[in-house]
Amino acid sequence: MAAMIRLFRSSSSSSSNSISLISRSLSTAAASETVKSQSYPHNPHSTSVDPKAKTVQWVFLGCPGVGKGTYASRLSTLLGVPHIATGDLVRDELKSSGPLSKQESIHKGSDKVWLAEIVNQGKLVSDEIILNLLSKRLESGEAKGEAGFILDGFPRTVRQAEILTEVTDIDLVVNLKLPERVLVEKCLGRRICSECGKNFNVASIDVAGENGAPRISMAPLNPPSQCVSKLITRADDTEAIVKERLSIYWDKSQPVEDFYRSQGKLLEFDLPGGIPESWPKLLEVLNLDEQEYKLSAAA
Ligand SMILES: Nc1ncnc2c1ncn2[C@@H]1O[C@H](COP(=O)(O)OP(=O)(O)O)[C@@H](O)[C@H]1O
Repeated sequence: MAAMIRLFRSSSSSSSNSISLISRSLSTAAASETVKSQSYPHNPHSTSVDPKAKTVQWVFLGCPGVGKGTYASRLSTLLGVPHIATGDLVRDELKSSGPLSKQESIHKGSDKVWLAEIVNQGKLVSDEIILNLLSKRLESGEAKGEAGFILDGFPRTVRQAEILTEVTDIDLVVNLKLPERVLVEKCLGRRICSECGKNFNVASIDVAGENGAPRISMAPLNPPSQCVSKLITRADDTEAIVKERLSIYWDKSQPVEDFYRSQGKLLEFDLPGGIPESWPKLLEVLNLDEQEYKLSAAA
């Protein structure tokens, strides 16, 4: 484990391409996905290196409900890099009725399937749409001076992982894990405040460990009183759709774990419980000292 982190640390200072290069390459990839080209054109600049870049380019993998958003967002605050969740980009596009929300995405015979329909059914959006949203997000971030990223929800297929590999180096891939029963309960308990946008969870989880694994307990993450009347549930957080998303994960996204495992970049992390138990342990395996980062940010 420690060796893997050292590998990440020694490569992170020299591996980052500029964000604009990555976003441009992703747009090119999106265009090439539109015409369904079989191979992604090799980016001739992908080996160029910014020696001054000392930032992280991490990916968070894990099933729906595992907590990718929670831990990626905490780490992004700690490390001073943006947390980019493709699920959020998709939902923002739908909320703002952006151009991609009106784009017909899949042809099934003569049926047109729209973005909202795909997301609400728990299915994967086309690579073209995801790459467009991601490259736009990276571009606008760079204009604001952002560097590095923690990606959450991308890549979700081996094809997406291959495209990402073509455009930049990923330093570390964190694979969060929880038993399936816990995942379903967590998704069903998820609530969002429609006003402030914060995430909460009303589920009280206490699940016996299987095959000698320890018991998992998670206290609810209740909203403050001002949010209680404004809570909404994601349309894709129903039991049937969560099960569909899980089955798509096993089918399409689990091979991404193998993709990064074979590159020695995968850090497996079994969550021991809720945030109070899991956060310190995650920092420990990542070899990060929270106080040190907070002090250096304040200096
Ligand atoms: N990389 C991606 N590829 C295809 N579809 C995606 C991707 N990221 C997000 N989506 C779409 O957005 C939805 C919500 O994503 P997300 O918030 O990451 O959900 P989850 O809780 O299932 O991890 C997905 O079910 C899918 O329709």
